[in-house]
Amino acid sequence: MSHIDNIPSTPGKFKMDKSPYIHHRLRWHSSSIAKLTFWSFIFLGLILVFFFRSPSTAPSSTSPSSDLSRRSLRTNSWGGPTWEKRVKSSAKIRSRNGISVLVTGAAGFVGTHVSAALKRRGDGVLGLDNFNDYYDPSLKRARQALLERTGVFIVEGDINDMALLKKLFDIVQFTHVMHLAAQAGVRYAMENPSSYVHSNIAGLVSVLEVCKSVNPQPAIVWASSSSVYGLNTKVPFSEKDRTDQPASLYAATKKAGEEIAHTYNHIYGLSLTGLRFFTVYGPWGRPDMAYFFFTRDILKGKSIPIFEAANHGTVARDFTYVDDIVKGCLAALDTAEKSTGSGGKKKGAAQLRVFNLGNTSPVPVSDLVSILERLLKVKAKRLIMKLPRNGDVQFTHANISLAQRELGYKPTTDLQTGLKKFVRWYLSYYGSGKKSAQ
Ligand SMILES: O=C(O)[C@H]1O[C@H](OP(=O)(O)OP(=O)(O)OC[C@H]2O[C@@H](n3ccc(=O)[nH]c3=O)[C@H](O)[C@@H]2O)[C@H](O)[C@@H](O)[C@@H]1O
Repeated sequence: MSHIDNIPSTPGKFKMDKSPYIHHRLRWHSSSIAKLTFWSFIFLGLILVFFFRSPSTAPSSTSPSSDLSRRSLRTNSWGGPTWEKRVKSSAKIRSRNGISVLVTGAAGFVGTHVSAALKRRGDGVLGLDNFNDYYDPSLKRARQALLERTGVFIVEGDINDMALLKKLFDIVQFTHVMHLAAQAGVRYAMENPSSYVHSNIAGLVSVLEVCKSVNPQPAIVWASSSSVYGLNTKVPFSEKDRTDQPASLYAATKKAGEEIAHTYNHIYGLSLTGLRFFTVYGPWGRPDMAYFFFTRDILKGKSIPIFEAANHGTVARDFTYVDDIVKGCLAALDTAEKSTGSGGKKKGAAQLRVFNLGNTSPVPVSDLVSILERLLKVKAKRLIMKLPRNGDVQFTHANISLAQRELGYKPTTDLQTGLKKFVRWYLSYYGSGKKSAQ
């Protein structure tokens, strides 16, 4: 059973507090005008104090494009004694030999599962997430509520906000950073390319810049992607295979991330481990992924596009269940060696690793649909389509022997079992049709 399966999946129903609304008739006596003027000044003063107090509410010096600012750099508020207390309490190590981890993208799919697992074993965990609207933010809020119940606080902010990152390191001496914040999705990269550069390149650099300059430097584990194998045809994909033919901008930004990791390891002695995730699925998953929106659309009676390659070639993925991925992430954190530098200076060679985390048994997308049909007891309206030229590759298949050897990684959940858990979660979260994923 998933470690967060047993937590009620219904999103918190937020009751809006109705403010006491009392109607007064204003009588325009001179005393009332004086009072009104007095209170107006007080109110104005409060607004000014509010704006000058918090550093994060000042306009960002990087001035992102309007689309990015809408999606991620909203006026997040942070700072203040209550906020710092929450940060400290969430990051506090509660077990012997525990670690203290900053999890970026903590309200994301993998981030939520990893944060919950770390907290459960007594590690200190602080989340960071910008709650952007790439997909329904209410799902991210529900994940946040779930984590809050386990004692994980998610700071609302962007990884590009270096002042915020520095502040977090001022408050907590993180031993590790689990960097999962990213712009995910292969096909969306053609719609919004700059969001990939913003999160997966600029955001990664800002995280590494802060990590290299703090003392002690944390060890960093971060999410790369199976998509870096791109047009590689040698199967199963091994870490030694070529990754210089990305098929999407998403893949190119993850590949760039791996090169950037090399640079920060080389110059600053940061301990860096990149994990190439293979199509991760499961409860609390991402609605932009095929298994998720296929479920929604099958239940709605809508047709689902199933891609096939040229000459009716099968499109397949090495679908990997989220609990297996979580085990891989925790093992990567536990085996990460310390960074060697301090205060921006390298003191010696540091660890640099890359691992495949897959299931190592690819399944055709049409078989995924058959499993969903059986679990949902609804026949899908299949629309077979030619694999569009928008970044998708025909198949993925992980060779996991390196992760097996170094991390003790051993996936145990097959697609049928994992999807059963997903469908159970989906139905309890959204209901069987009335309320459905957007
Ligand atoms: O392994 C990875 O690195 C990547 O896995 C997924 O990317 P993808 O495998 O493309 O996952 P889906 O978008 O859920 O697609 C799964 C399969 O369904 C197929 N598909 C997708 C959409 C659709 O309408 N029809 C369809 O047949 C795709 O071609 C693919 O073979 C994630 O979305 C990426 O963020 C992640 O980095």
